Order: sequence, then C-alpha cells, then structure tokens
Amino acid sequence: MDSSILPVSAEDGPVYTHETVRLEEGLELECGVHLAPLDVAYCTYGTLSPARDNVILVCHALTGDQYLGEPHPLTGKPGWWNRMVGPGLPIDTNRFFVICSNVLGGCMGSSGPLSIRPETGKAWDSEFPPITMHDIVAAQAKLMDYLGIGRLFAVVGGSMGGMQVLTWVADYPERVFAAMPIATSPFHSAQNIAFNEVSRQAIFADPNWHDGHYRDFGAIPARGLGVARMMAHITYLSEEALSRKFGRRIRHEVAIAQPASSSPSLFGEMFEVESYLRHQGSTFVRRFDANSYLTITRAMDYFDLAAEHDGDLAAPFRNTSVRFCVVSFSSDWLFPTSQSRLLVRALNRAGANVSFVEIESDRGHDAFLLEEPDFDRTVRGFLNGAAEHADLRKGIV
Ligand SMILES: CC(=O)SCCNC(=O)CCNC(=O)[C@H](O)C(C)(C)COP(=O)(O)OP(=O)(O)OC[C@H]1O[C@@H](n2cnc3c(N)ncnc32)[C@H](O)[C@@H]1OP(=O)(O)O
Ligand SMILES: N[C@@H](CCO)C(=O)O
Repeated sequence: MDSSILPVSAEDGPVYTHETVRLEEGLELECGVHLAPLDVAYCTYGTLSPARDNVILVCHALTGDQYLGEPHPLTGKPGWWNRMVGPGLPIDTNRFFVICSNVLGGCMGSSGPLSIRPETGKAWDSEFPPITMHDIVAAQAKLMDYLGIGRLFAVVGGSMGGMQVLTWVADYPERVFAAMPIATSPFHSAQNIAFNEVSRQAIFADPNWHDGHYRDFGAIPARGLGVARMMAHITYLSEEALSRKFGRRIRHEVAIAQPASSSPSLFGEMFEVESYLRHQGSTFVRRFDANSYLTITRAMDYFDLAAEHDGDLAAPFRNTSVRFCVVSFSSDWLFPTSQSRLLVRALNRAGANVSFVEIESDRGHDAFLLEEPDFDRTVRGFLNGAAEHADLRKGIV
C-alpha cells in the first residue's frame, strides 16, 4: 500500500484533494456478484495527522457526492456541506482530516451503472448488480485500507449518509471511535419505500427509458428523472418551508409570456412553487444518472438493521465502545424524530454511549444541509468533545 499519496502535514500537500482509486481485486457484493475492478472516487479536506488518528469520514445522502467542500465539477455550485466542513467550521479541517467518497452505485466516479463492465466493454447501465448499504460501506472500508487508515475518529452523515454511519458501526465496530447519524433511521419506512417507488415509476414511464439502456439510444430519461426529483424534493422540505418560500404566489412573467388566445388556458398561470420544482427537476438531471438513482434508492429500501438481527435493533450495537450522537430535526417528516428515538432506545439497550439532540427547525429533512446554528453547535460540540476524550484516553492507556 502506498500511503504517500496522502499529505500528512500542511507543508506536505494541499488541504483539498480529489482522486479516484482503482482496486483491481474488486468487491464481493452481498448479491453474490464479484464486482471488479472497484473504483472509488473521493475528496479529502484538511491534513492527516502523523498518527493518522484525526480522520472523519463524511457519508453523503442519496444524490450527494464527494464534493462537499469544493464546487461541483458539473454544476459549478458550492459543495453541498461547505458551510459545515472547512477551517474553523463545525467540522474543523484545521483539526480533522475529512474524507468523503462517492458511494458505490453513484455516478461521480465510483463504480456504478456508468462504469465499464470488463466482460462486455460496455457500461453496466441497468444491469449493474443490486447493492446494499453493507456493500456501500464495504467499498468505503476498502478505500480506508488503501489509504492506510485503520480506525476512523468519526463517521458522520445525514439521511442515507446516516444509514452508512450505522452500517459502519454494525460492520466495523473496531474501526470507529465516534458516530453521528443525522436525520436518518435504522430502517427505510414503508412511506419512504413508497416515495422511492413513485420516483422509479416516473423514470420507467419515460419513453427514453429503453429498459435502462437509454445511452445506447443516445437518450436520457430526463422527464422521468426530473419528475422523480420533483416529487422527492417535496419530501425534503416541509409545509412551512414551502409556504414561507412561495405561498400561493403566481409567477407573473410566465403568465404574461403565454401566447394570446381567445380561449382561456388551464395552465395560463404558473405558481412559484411549480416553477421551483421544475427548476429542481431540470437542474438535477444535468448532474445525475437515472440508473444510479434506481440502484441507490433500492439500496436504501433494503436497509433494515433490526431485520438482519431477528428484529433486535440493539443486537448490531451490543457492547459497542463507539460514542454516538443521534440528531433529528423536528419538522422532518421523511425521517421523523420518532425513528431516531427508536434508534436511541436500541443503543441504550445495547449499553452504548449515546446522546440525542432534536433540532427545532421548520425546514424539513433537508435542514441538515442548511444554516441551522443549533445543529452547527451540536456537530462542533460532539466532535470536539469526542476528540478531547480520545486524547484523554490515549494518555491513560
Ligand atoms: C447530504 C447530501 O449529500 S445532499 C446533496 C444533494 N444536493 C442537493 O440535494 C442539492 C439540491 N437541493 C437543494 O437545493 C435544496 O433545496 C437545499 C435544501 C439543499 C437548498 O436549499 P436552499 O438554499 O433553501 O435553496 P432553495 O431550495 O430555495 O433552492 C434554490 C434554487 O431554486 C431556484 N428557485 C428558487 N425559487 C424559484 C422559483 N420560484 N422558480 C424557479 N426556480 C427557483 C433558485 O434560483 C436556486 O437555483 P440554483 O440552486 O440553481 O441556484
Ligand atoms: N437533498 C438530499 C436529500 C436526501 O437526503 C439528497 O438529494 O441527497
């Protein structure tokens, strides 16, 4: 293993890097397929300590990627957590070395439907094998092996990122010191599977779907994927947030732009909220692949930690030494606080060291991506407190 690719002090290298590693040995997936080679695309922020003990792995959500701190290469938009990760920010890169990798199944450089299948020389497209949260985390663990990082100081993530956090602790308990699952759940609920299914059906209904081989036809199911995102985006917000942003306002320039007609038109006027959702749908299809969307939503649907342990959610965490901080948002109706409470109760039954914070916010599920001072204080406090504890323990041992 060549560990020299990582800067180990500020003088040794840049504070931001992005790379893709190709692991020829590949990965044995839960479905039985041996996926080789395995590509993992990742970004790092900050500087690795000489003892390699300051690593925070940030796990991204369904349509996130490794560009949490830097502008997105396709859209040019700021990194999705650039207000959270950086020098002096709650996840302080003056202290911590942050790694974020594109999930297995994703479309930003890690192995997924866009990758070339060695046997055919063509992209996998819709034939990419089904994956689970365990596979996603196993790919990250292989990246950590490659980088020579044995133990993570912390694993942090929101939404599907939180599912990965829990999977890390369940699958690699000895490799995690602290864990922060945010706006997440130990299982994907029936309601959330239902929403995912509507998104998927929107994609399948697009005439450009072509059974997932749309790229062979030089097409993409943009309408279907766009509608999928529009629908999903509603679930990331809240009634209060939508009312505050748009109310029942009409988008006048659209209404005025309608062609003159003697008969009244059913859609002569467009509500601001309609325009907003169309914008969210159309910008999304420029940066995301439909087969990746299907692959990852299915991995979320399969996620149910208790079911894997005969219904006992405490089982995967029994006798864990990991310190947890579970965070939920009061207006999140996609991953409601009740699901975080279930998790916290199970962690308590398992004898885990766990704290729980429900952040008061009326901005719904995506609040974890937005400016929320109480949330920032919670993240900063937990990570710095855990770091002090880690240092203290080092002194004792
Ligand atoms: C953890 C992860 O991995 S997540 C990473 C995935 N990334 C995302 O989900 C990003 C997409 N999501 C969003 O943009 C989410 O709405 C949020 C919550 C993250 C951002 O929220 P906010 O900052 O409040 O932005 P808001 O929801 O108002 O959207 C702003 C966009 O809507 C557009 N917009 C606002 N009002 C209207 C309107 N009436 N008509 C058309 N467009 C509109 C803005 O121009 C802006 O466009 P841009 O993003 O292309 O610049
Ligand atoms: N905005 C987030 C929501 C899901 O957590 C995403 O697109 O991944």
